Amino acid sequence: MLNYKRYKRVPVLNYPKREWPNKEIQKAPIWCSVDLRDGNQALIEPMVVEEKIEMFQLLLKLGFKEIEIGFPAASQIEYDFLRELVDRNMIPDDVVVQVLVQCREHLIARTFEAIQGIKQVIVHIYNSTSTLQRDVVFNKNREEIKEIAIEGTRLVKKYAKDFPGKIILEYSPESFTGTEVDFALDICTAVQNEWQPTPDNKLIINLPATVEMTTPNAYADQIEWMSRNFKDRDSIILSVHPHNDRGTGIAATELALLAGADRVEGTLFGNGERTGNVDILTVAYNMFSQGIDPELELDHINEIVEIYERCCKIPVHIRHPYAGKLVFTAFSGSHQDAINKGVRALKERKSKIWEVPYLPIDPSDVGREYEPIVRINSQSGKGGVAFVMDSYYGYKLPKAMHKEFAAVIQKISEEQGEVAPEQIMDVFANEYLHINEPFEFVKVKVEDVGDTDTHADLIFKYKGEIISVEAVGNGPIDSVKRAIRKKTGIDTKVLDYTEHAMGEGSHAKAAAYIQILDRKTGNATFGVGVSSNITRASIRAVFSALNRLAKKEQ
Ligand SMILES: CC(=O)SCCNC(=O)CCNC(=O)[C@H](O)C(C)(C)COP(=O)(O)OP(=O)(O)OC[C@H]1O[C@@H](n2cnc3c(N)ncnc32)[C@H](O)[C@@H]1OP(=O)(O)O
Ligand SMILES: CC(C)C(=O)C(=O)O
Repeated sequence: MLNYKRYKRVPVLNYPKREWPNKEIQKAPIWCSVDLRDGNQALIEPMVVEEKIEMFQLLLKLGFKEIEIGFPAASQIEYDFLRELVDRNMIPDDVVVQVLVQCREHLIARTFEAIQGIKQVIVHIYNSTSTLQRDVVFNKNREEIKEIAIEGTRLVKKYAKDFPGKIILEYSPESFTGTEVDFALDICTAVQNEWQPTPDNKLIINLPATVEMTTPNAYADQIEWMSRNFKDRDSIILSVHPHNDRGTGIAATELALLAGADRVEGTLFGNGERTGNVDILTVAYNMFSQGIDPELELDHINEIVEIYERCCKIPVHIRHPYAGKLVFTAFSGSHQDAINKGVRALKERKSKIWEVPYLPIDPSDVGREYEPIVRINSQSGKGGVAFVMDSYYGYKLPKAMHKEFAAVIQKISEEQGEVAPEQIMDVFANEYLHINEPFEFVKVKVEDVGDTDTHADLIFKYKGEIISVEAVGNGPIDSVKRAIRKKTGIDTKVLDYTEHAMGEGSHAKAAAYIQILDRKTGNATFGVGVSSNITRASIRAVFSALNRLAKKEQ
């Protein structure tokens, strides 16, 4: 049995004045990517300089305006990467790079050495403030811990004085989620007093869920409490830096935005320490799916996956929101049926608003237009098979025919597993289009006779013998049916008939679907005909159905 008694419940803030539950996300926050720092520091094999450059270029392409590019005082590779960006003039003027450093003078001095030549930089200092870390890591009381933050701020101020570019300070009370809010506020206010930010020269206060310790609502309470208690709130950019230890990093971020956060630090696909940082892409796509501009260029998800996987050497899970290979695919029958109907309704209504059951967004909006929405296996139903026939091959099978054809495919899927669209089409062709025994259509000439009748002059093969026959009916199909009955005695009734065009212009064809009942046996089946001429398509469909009836009787 799990020894749950070894764990104590994390105390949560008693904050009945909370307002965030009544709010909605209205706009994108300031996004800051920490892929090259927090993401990188958690990799089994940290990125080499060339990989970091590729990742940096991807982040620029995605539209990040704030990018934490590393901890340049930590290692030569971090330092060299930063210098490479500067020396190769790769930092656009509208992008602010960010560097992380502890509140220690030799590290801050080295950091300022590294950032020489950059026009504007966020220098991000941090120190742990949680009750646990104060006790077991630093063995310091609140005042001593506060002194580390004040000293760090003083040092940045000192080095910033001689720095030719603009320095923006970011301070993180690291392990904020394990810190009493009154102490977190006290230490942030001390940094604020030392730095003296203004509304035109703001201080970034970053409140990390260094370890996610509670349900997201408890984090939101902490963020709202801080936001409402800061002095000179308009001189502060309130940033959050959620991790995902409980698997709720995205929810925590969204609630933190309701609670007043202005800025979000996170990574692509949530790479980062332990269970990762918050997945910035999912938070952004969630906004997009609610009709909010995410203010990132996210229309090519496959390219993002490809570069991320190459640089980080971590695969994106097949079920990862928006990006996973299977997230826009349905195997199960009822989902496929609803998607099929939803897509059809969308087209028919020419609606500008995307609303399709089971598909929160249109995959083509994120560059996934060539991927299958519907894949067929033994869990699939008739709607799914009909969807494949329509979306891949343009055959709009009539509703009454779905069951008949799906039963053929289901039999195959039960034996072999997944059935690819190409195989579905081959089976369709063999079942309906290339079936020429015992009947084979050769030629027909139909003419209207008077106002209501049609005369058919038909040539066909029956059991290998060429037959030429004429008959009159109330339309081309009826006259052909009568002609066939004259020679073979087979008496049929049409139960259902539909037709549609396939393709456009001079290559356009017609597809006809007919359901025929054999009056003698009581059997009924569909037949399908395709031709550039609609009458010929419908006659072919009659022959297809007759052959299928004959097959049934064998
Ligand atoms: C939550 C986060 O992700 S924070 C970022 C974490 N990222 C990294 O640590 C990656 C890069 N870090 C490193 O390469 C190294 O830790 C360095 C280069 C920064 C420092 O290296 P070292 O000084 O050799 O070792 P280390 O980090 O263990 O230093 C611990 C000392 O720094 C002190 N310290 C730790 N954090 C801070 C801080 N934020 N500010 C001031 N002092 C600090 C500790 O109290 C400890 O002091 P002690 O030696 O008196 O006990
Ligand atoms: C440095 C801080 C912001 C950090 O990475 C964390 O708390 O996770």
